[in-house]
Amino acid sequence: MSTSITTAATSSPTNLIEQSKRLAAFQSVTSHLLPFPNYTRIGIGSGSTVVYVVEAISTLLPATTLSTMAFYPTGAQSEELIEAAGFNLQYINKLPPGALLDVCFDGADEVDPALNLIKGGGACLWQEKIVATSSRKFVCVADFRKISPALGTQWTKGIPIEVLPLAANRVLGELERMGSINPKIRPGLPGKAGAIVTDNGMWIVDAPFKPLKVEGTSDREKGEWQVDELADALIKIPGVAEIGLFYGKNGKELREAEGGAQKPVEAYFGMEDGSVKVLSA
Ligand SMILES: O=C(CO)[C@H](O)[C@H](O)COP(=O)(O)O
Repeated sequence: MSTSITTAATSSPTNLIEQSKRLAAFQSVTSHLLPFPNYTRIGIGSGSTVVYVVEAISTLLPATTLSTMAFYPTGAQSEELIEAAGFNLQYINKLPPGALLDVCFDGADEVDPALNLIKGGGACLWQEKIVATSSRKFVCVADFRKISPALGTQWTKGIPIEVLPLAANRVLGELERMGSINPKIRPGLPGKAGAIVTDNGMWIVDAPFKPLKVEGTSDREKGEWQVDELADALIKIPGVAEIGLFYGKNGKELREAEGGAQKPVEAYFGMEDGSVKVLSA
């Protein structure tokens, strides 16, 4: 289902893309936090779009509501963001067994019509997946560039895969055998030698594949995959810690009460014309 909401551009950023991210962030927070002031545990993802989610929470929620809330980061960047906003910072490893976050907001690198996602452009995918699946609801916030007919169409750098460093070359070989086109270990800072190291001490391999089908036939001999098939195969490669495909059942199918969904219940996209497009599970 898709709806389009027109929102007055209240934002200060002059750049169209930044403005779109901010519009989507304000709309998502309005729809998922304002009607539910009883929510107490909020997951905060990583990347440039969640900066506006935190701004929206700061701006839109009354101080009395904010004082009852705890915020759970998905890595060092979002930890700093939560602290800088003056929010109550908590950690997912302290969440009691069986407890869930009420909602988690996070960005994405690419979103297909079934709300499968590519994430990990910022190398935070592992903690992002843990926080999303520890939430009753995962809400994706993005700009218009992330809308895609098939994963791998817009985000052509490849599927980010978090790997144990000593297994990286072995994983690269396995990916090539599966039809990935020139998979690579992601380098660290420009001008510096060595691979990027994640918050978990791992490396990232970026594995481009032909655009991934949501359903229908696929021919693996030609390197064609369906999202779920590829994800199931990638996660089984020894040395792979986590993959940047968020796939499977959505929150509505899995029941909000139980959490566990990698896919969002809704994705908000700030559009070029100042509207916000919402894709629902
Ligand atoms: O998955 C991520 C980081 O690992 C981010 O959510 C994704 O890269 C989107 O980032 P941005 O909001 O900056 O476009």
